Amino acid sequence: MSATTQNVRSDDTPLPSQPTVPAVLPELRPSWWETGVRARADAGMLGVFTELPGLIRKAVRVAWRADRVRTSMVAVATLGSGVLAAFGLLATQRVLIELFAGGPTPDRVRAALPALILLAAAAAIRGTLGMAVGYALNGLTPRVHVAVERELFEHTTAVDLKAFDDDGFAEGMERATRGTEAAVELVQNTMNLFAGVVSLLAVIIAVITIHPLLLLALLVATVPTGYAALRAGHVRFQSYLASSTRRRRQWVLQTLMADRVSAAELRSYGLRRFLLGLYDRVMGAQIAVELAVAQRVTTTTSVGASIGGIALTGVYALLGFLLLDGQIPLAAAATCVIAVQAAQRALALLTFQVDRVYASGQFFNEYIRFLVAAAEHLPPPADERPVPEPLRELAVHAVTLQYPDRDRPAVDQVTLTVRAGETIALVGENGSGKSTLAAMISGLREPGSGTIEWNGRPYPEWDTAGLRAHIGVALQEHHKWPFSAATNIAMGDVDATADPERIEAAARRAAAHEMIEELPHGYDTLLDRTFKEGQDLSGGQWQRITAARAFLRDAPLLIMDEPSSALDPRAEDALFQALRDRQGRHTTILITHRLANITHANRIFVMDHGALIESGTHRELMAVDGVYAQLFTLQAAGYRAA
Ligand SMILES: Nc1ncnc2c1ncn2[C@@H]1O[C@H](COP(=O)(O)OP(=O)(O)OP(=O)(O)O)[C@@H](O)[C@H]1O
Repeated sequence: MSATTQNVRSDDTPLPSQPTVPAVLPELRPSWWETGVRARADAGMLGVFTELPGLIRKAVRVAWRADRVRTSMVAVATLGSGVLAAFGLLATQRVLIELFAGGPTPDRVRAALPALILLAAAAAIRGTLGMAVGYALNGLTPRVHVAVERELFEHTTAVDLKAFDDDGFAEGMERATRGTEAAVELVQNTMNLFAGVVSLLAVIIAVITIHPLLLLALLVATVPTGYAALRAGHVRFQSYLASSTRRRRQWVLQTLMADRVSAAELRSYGLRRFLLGLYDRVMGAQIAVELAVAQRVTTTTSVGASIGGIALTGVYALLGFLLLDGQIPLAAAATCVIAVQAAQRALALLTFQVDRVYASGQFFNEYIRFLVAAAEHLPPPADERPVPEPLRELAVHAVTLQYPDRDRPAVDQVTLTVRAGETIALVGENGSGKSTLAAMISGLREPGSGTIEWNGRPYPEWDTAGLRAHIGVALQEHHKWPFSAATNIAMGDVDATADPERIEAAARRAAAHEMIEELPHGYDTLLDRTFKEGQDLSGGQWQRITAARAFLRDAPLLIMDEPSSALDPRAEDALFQALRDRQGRHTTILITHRLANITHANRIFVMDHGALIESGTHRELMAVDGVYAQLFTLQAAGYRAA
């Protein structure tokens, strides 16, 4: 932006030159939560009606799976309500026939009384059925939500870790979470749509029963009105979209002008006028867009209302003609007027629900799309694979793994063997592939090529859960679970009962015990500030908890990826002492940049750009004077200099 403009302060002091800004902000990335509104704003009438049957089928299927009894109750009660609506119209006609007949008024009222009683009974039963639908829906919708959400979580927790390397997968998962709420809306909207269709059909059937010619009047009253209502719905969604775009742009500007983070730079660079100018321009353009859409909404709804009025006039004219021509009796014409009003109410409900089914269906489609995508990443169903014995030997043969969108492998043809009781270390510069190799050894990732064997058998031939149970892992990027300190540690062996002594022993080995004791509620302290009295921990404290979790399992194979990067010297010493205690008893794979901590390792493997370039004991590698010796000497020099 090279051009500049002169701005003047309110006190007329010239402001320094300000860069010009575009009239509007660049186009916003489509937001997932606008999916349904955007789709309906873009879809034509044909598109909506083509897709609608499929969406309705999905809604019925999901409701049926969640709760058959309540789904059936809603369907039956809605149908019953429709039958009673038709019956009510016929009873109304009977009442009118009796009232319009000749003779004294008391006689006419008496004659109309049975039909009136039937009419009142039909209305009362309809009310009860309406209540039954309400209760059934109240019970059905939370069950639908739980069923779809659980199915989503069943997938998200089972898919291979590899799936998360794909950005599209993570985005699809976010959209799918919105789709679980949309499932509830879709079911509700579909049921309402069904109610609208049933009411309309009831009126049509009643009208045909009264006199087939009246169907013509009904069509005149409903078809143009229905069309106008659907057009108006389409434009209304365009209006939602426009106002949602304005709100999102406002939000962007708000974070620039009314946020703590930007406050200091805003002042130090004197950006106030610049940003206010940007606000005026962006909002000016945005309001113009919104106004144009609002005008279209007004025009369309007004045209719709006029069409409704003209249609109604047409109905009256037609009824008048049929009456004068002697084609229909007066009572039938009067009932038809009532029927037309009922039909228009049903139509309004129906067209509104068509829009809503379509919009909520788009979100639900996202959910279904995600489940289909996730199914491709699910592990094969558990068959009768053997559960491995504790480790005797782990053999990695020519293992390679290349991440998607990367032009070189993260791990390249690595071969190594680890025997039970050994402590081995993986070292190398950042990005050399240590964590990736560890992820494959821990069974979290599958190699692209090559094999990893546990006691002479490739990983895929062992029962996956059984294999993982023998491996404890402390990841470099550990998760801060929002539970108590005790639970955070106990999660290292979630299938075992939480034994306080075992938890404390694990915490002691990770130098976490004293630190936990000092927390306000000791081991019961919640480690998440979202909760009342929840606490947050420092990076090093969290690292101790993570190490304690890994120690709790006391697995035959323990993999620790950078377990001490945030630890203070005392905690680090305690941790490595605990790791040394495992030597000879259990197997440990250690990844660390603190080379002084691995001099005791049985073997050290040095990685560079994914390949294994050196291996041996500390002494052997120092004698070779290769990369390891250089790195070690460099680090040691730092301490010596001090
Ligand atoms: N999920 C991923 N998707 C794509 N590339 C990845 C992913 N994880 C790691 N990489 C890349 O793979 C290479 C090896 O990464 P890795 O984390 O295994 O290295 P490392 O030796 O453990 O590094 P550090 O010492 O920094 O922890 C790096 O180039 C890294 O950028």
